[in-house]
Amino acid sequence: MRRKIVAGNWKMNKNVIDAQQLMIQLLSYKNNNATNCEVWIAPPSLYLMMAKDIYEKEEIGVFSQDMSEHESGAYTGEISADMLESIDANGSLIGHSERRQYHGETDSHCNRKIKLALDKGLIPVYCNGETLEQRKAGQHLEVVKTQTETALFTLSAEEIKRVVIAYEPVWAIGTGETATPEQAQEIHAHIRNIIAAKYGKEVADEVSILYGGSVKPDNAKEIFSQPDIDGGLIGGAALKLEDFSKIIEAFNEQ
Ligand SMILES: O=C(CO)COP(=O)(O)O
Repeated sequence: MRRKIVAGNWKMNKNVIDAQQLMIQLLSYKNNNATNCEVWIAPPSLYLMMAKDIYEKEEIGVFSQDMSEHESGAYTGEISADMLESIDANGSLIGHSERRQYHGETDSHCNRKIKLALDKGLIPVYCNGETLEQRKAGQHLEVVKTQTETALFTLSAEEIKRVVIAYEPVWAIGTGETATPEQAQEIHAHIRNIIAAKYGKEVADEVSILYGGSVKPDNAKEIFSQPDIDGGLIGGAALKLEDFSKIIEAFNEQ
């Protein structure tokens, strides 16, 4: 059985007081409500230790939004896999489209980061997806294939099973425009087939693939009902308990 996950990517939002408040609200929600999925958050790295303190019983998974491709050393501003491991973080997002767009990250960088994360026992949440131009040009299947192969295909079968993939079409992020459930399902099945072609169906069936891009309370249920969609990576709607909890509950209705 592959993991079912609803994860919130807080991006660069919230001061420490507001972050702490939402973390505590989420804890109380989780303690008072049965959920059919794991709940993870990726707050700004400044707040990761606070999150680990609040979720001392691992009620909620705590993820960094990025990590360095280097082990340690003179890389000002970066945080390492070792550092994340040392605070018991559960993993890290890797290759988010905003990292690609504003920081020049490529799938080769992602490949190194994913390997480092796995070596430290962290869960890499590898994000990929095509741009609007690529989709309009009918290149989306090819783009996602190349991304997946470049970032993941040096891994062993055991390693790739520990990776979570988040398909996030760039044109759907923060735009209010969502891929239709059919469009998302097409790419999720495509990614699973690409993995199956190299590692076999059994391995591919164990890899969780999340959808991200304008998931909201009113579209979550339809998206999560697709057979190859194992949950969501939520941006804007993860910033308020009211919205995020409804998305978690959309999962319960499956
Ligand atoms: O980038 C995302 C999650 O990583 C999606 O963001 P939105 O849900 O705000 O579109």
